[in-house]
Amino acid sequence: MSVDNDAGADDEPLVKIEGLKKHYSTDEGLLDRIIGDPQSVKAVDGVDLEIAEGETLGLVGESGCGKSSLGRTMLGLEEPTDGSVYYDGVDLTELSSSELRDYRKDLQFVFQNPFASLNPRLTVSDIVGEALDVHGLAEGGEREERVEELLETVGLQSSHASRYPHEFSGGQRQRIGIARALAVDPEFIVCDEPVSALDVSVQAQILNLLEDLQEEFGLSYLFIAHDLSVVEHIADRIAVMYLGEIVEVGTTEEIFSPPYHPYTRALLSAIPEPDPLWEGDRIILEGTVPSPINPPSGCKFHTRCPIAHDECAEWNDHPDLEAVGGQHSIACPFHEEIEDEVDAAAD
Ligand SMILES: Nc1ncnc2c1ncn2[C@@H]1O[C@H](COP(=O)(O)OP(=O)(O)OP(=O)(O)O)[C@@H](O)[C@H]1O
Repeated sequence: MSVDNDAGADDEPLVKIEGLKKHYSTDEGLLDRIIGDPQSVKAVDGVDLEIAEGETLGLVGESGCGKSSLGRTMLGLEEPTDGSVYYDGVDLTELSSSELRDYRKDLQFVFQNPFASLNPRLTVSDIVGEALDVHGLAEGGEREERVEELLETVGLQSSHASRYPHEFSGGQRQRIGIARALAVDPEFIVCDEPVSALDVSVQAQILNLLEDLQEEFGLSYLFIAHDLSVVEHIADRIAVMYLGEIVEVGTTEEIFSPPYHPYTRALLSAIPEPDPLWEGDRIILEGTVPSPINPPSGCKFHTRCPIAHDECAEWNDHPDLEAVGGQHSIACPFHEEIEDEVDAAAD
């Protein structure tokens, strides 16, 4: 959780995205080059979100919903197709690459797979110190000291600096990945499924570490997960993403209490262990996320929605997020019926 849940509430958010789109072209594939008919993969399709200083925003949705694309585009690792990303009031999408370099330090990324994201040929000192070199922050003995200090900060030993990634367990490697992100003293970190490749027994340790670091350094996180039960314990607010769009956003408590978007309700009921905050019936989500090349018309969830109405497919556009009280918004005009209808459908 954040240092202070109200931190920044009355101020400009630390990070704000408006109308963000990331469409990939398929024309990089050989087949498409031969056929000459590139298509557009609408991975992120018009997202507005805000993250306050010291806040953790959880971003959840099934695989392929566009979560990683959103996180990468927010940090400028991918060029947006449209929309704006404001950091501390500055639109990063308007900056030249050299201007963006000054901000890169403040915005860091922790990757999902600690086995693939660390170069096996580099020592821990090289990996963690690389960002210090790139930004000219420390050299020589000072660099060495800073690396050792960072390792201790993430619960490793300073003597680990000379070792290689293969000498560490998954949890320890993720600690190295976190030390690398912390090296440049960032303000905002996108944590992209940082525990999903780890043993369950280790997951809680890494989540606790991220929470401790947030408190110590006043960090803000976008915490990506496909499982609502992971973000429940770390997020102040949660945004639920489906096929490139946010379908529900609210405080963690609001997301776990009615009313729900039917997609959120299905994700909640998929949590294997009965959740103390969850009292609804189980809903099985049929099939997988449709292709973002040709997404369904109208509300993109209507093809899998247990309470879909005929008109859900007929709208010209997806439904907008509608405020339902507090900080809670739902992109489903039928949200007031959801409780009754979903209960009846589940009987
Ligand atoms: N570089 C790319 N070129 C083309 N399509 C891409 C590219 N990166 C992602 N996609 C497509 O964009 C969609 C969203 O992918 P993304 O990885 O952002 O989703 P995700 O929710 O993070 O899923 P996962 O949890 O599996 O990573 C998917 O259909 C994916 O195949």
